[in-house]
Amino acid sequence: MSSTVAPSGLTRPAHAEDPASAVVQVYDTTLRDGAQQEGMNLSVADKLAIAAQLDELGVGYIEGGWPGAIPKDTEFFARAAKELDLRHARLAAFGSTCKPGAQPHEDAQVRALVDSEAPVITLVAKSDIRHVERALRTTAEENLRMIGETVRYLVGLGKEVVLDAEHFFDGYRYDPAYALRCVQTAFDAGAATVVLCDTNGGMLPDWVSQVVGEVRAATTGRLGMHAHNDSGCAVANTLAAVGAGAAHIQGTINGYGERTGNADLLTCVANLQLKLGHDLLGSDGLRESSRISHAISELTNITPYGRQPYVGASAFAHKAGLHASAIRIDPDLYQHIDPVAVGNDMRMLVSEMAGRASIELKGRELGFDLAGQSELLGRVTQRVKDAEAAGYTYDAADASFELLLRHEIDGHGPRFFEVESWRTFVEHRPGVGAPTDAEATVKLRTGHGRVVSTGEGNGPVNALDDALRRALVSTYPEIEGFELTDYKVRILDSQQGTDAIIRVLIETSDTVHSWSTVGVGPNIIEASWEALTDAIVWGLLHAAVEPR
Ligand SMILES: CC(=O)SCCNC(=O)CCNC(=O)[C@H](O)C(C)(C)COP(=O)(O)OP(=O)(O)OC[C@H]1O[C@@H](n2cnc3c(N)ncnc32)[C@H](O)[C@@H]1OP(=O)(O)O
Ligand SMILES: CC(=O)C(=O)O
Repeated sequence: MSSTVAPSGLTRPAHAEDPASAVVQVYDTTLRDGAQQEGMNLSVADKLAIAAQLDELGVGYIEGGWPGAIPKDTEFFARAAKELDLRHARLAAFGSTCKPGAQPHEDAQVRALVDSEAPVITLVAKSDIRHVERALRTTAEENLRMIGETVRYLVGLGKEVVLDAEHFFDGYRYDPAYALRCVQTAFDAGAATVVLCDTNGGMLPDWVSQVVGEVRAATTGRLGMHAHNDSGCAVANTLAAVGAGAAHIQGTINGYGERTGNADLLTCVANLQLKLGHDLLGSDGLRESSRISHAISELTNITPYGRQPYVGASAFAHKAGLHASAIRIDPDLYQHIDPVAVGNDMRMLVSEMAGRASIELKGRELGFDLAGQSELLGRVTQRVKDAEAAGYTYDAADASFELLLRHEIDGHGPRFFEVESWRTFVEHRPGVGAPTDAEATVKLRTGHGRVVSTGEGNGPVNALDDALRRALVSTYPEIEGFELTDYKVRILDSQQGTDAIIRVLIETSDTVHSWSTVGVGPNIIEASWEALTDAIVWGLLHAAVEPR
């Protein structure tokens, strides 16, 4: 075997295999490092469900937690052995090396790792001499003994051992020779992979490239990268590490993790697979990434981040008219990849920034072929611009836009009912704790005749909603399935105090759809009424109901 001289001056044997050309392993730590995110608290059932999703995605490793330290994680491994039927992934149990002065087989935490029966054990070890001396309060040599003996013990039990070298980059920049000794000690003891961790998350891509390149030249095994996002560079640092020869990446779904999070594994994988030619999940797995990202958001109960690269709801949403006009010719002109590759969709947003091309493409999305209808397109574009200038916002209210478009197409829009009038009043009776009641009356016509209906509620909008539904339900029983799921109010010109313009956005759902409508007016009740009626009309239209 030949030798290489690393820039740090240390001489090491060259690699038996070239990890740069090795297949890059995908190691997910959502259930361990992701769960360290502020506010996240996963039950064992959540963890099992997330593990099943990760396996479906096709990751190579699922780090399930720290058995022996966290009771739920001990239970997770016990149940995973019986309940999970993993097809792609190997389960990894995470824990630390034995304590200073202890033997691995005597160390309760190391025993708990073995008892978890996970085939892969990931050991966190100190590799920054300052942490060894000040946090671990032991000597450089004792830390190397702890690493070497714990790895050797677990390898002897048939485990695949991954060593997470904590604070590696900071440690290497301070004392490269010691950091390298930690890595090589783990390889010499049989570790399959040593993962260089940017634990404090402060590295920059050029620094990572340089350090990984030097470590690769000076040591003999598979290197991995574990990046935190404190400098906003976790994904870039992971790519830089792979570019410099790392062949194992760690990260979390949706970038969950302590402080500012970990490298977002889906973004790393999409970049490596679609741009740099690494086959990590296969095209089938990658196409599942948007769905699985959202499914895991449901399980973690953390609202998905719309602007998340590749898988976010806005990742391929186009608002500017100029973009739409080029996209009409070829979507590739304004998209870095085909969204289908990651299971996402292109969406057109209609707003004051729309041009005729935006309206044409949005129309196509809604099932209308408006190509060549330039007078209609111009009219709709102008109506949208005027309405947005008055306070409407259609990129957050697709359903109201569709009704506007239909109105411009046929001159009236859907005709399920005609409103004659509505009114509402609020009554407060003096007395401590006495409720404030609201009542509303709605008068309208359907094909079945004139209806006058009253409704009650804890506020005027609630009462109006009640009265409107009561007025319509005998003609359109379908509205019983419509549920108002979100209601947002915004004062658009707060300088004017009680005279300000109000915008209301309403989200409504049935068992199939969820749709958003907007209303604008000089008071909250008028704006709400507009958004409420749009919501009912759009719901009836998409429930395939004929006007009765
Ligand atoms: C960089 C990372 O994110 S690594 C993952 C970190 N994750 C967690 O900490 C979550 C789970 N942790 C826990 O449940 C607890 O901290 C436990 C069970 C591990 C330890 O709890 P305690 O025994 O009460 O110790 P405590 O948390 O106060 O301190 C950690 C101890 O581990 C020691 N330690 C830290 N790193 C290592 C290491 N790599 N190898 C061995 N021991 C270590 C510390 O020196 C300290 O020892 P001390 O108790 O003798 O001072
Ligand atoms: C191991 C780990 O989570 C870290 O160093 O950040």
